[in-house]
Amino acid sequence: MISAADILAASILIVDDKEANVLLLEQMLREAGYSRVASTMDPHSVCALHRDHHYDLILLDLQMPGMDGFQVMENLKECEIDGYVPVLVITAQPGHKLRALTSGARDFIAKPFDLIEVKTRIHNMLEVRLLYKQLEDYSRALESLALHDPLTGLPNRRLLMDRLSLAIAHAHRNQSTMAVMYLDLDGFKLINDTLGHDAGDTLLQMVADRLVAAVRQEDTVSRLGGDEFVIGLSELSHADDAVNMVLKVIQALAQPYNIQGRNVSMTASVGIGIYPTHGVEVETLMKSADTALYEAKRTGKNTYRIAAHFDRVAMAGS
Ligand SMILES: Nc1nc2c(ncn2[C@@H]2O[C@H](COP(=O)(O)OP(=O)(O)OP(=O)(O)O)[C@@H](O)[C@H]2O)c(=O)[nH]1
Repeated sequence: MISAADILAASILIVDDKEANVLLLEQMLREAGYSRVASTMDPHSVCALHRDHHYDLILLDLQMPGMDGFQVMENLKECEIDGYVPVLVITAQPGHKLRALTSGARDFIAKPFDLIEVKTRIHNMLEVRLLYKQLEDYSRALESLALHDPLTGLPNRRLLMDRLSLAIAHAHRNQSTMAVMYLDLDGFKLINDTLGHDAGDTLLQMVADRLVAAVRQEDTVSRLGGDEFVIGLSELSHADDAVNMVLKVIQALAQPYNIQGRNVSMTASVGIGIYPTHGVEVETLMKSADTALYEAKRTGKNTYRIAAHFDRVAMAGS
């Protein structure tokens, strides 16, 4: 819902070449309680101002020397990034109303001003504008929720799969390599059992931060769920780089964690699958890394294993 306070806090730009009109509208808006009102008498400056300030409403005079309101609207359509041009035109010519509406104006105000009507139109238009913004925020938040793990904020499996596909396509095009690192914490259940689930959550968040800090920005650190994390290492110049990265990751995770005033120790086991040696598709690479992780767990934990060689003939025949 949009509250009256939201509407009064919206940002407004007045564009009119006549100072008397600017002052009248400014005064009327301030008296009505609007707190963010700016103005310009130069129509050429509107686009740059809007780009910098993202106004919720632009009150635009249609008749101005040098550049009329119709030209300003054309320019605004080009510089508006989210596709909504929030213009309310001001005109003394009844014949211009329809042309203004078909040129992109959301509504119009007739001169001479009927102040009650002006206030009502501004209020209504701002309400629609803010609802539109709210809808955009909701859909962005939903999109983010669908692609991220709520506990750590890391990409989830769905986003990871997309990023791995891109990294593979990139490696294929550049005849370079990339790798998948599959991690599972060792004995994590014990933290939950001894310190409680909240402490377990805190540890998972600290692990996520350390993983992000250990790799490069172009790599993808994701949480699949529980104590399982997968890192997509993209644009590796050599397969050995994956081994250097895994050693760095294992060492970063093995440093003590301070949770609820206690020093907690935790280690991780890791399996690595390297493109194209251990798979040329996301699914096979993930499977190879998962199998290698199983080997790392089986042979003592707090270590890593590289996948066994990918058997292309067997895969093609299976
Ligand atoms: N705190 C917390 N615990 C979780 C979450 N999701 C899963 N778990 C717990 O994580 C534990 C994962 O256990 P496992 O990986 O099977 O066991 P482990 O103790 O790490 O054993 P190994 O992997 O063999 O070393 C289980 O006890 C789950 O209940 C979560 O979001 N928060």
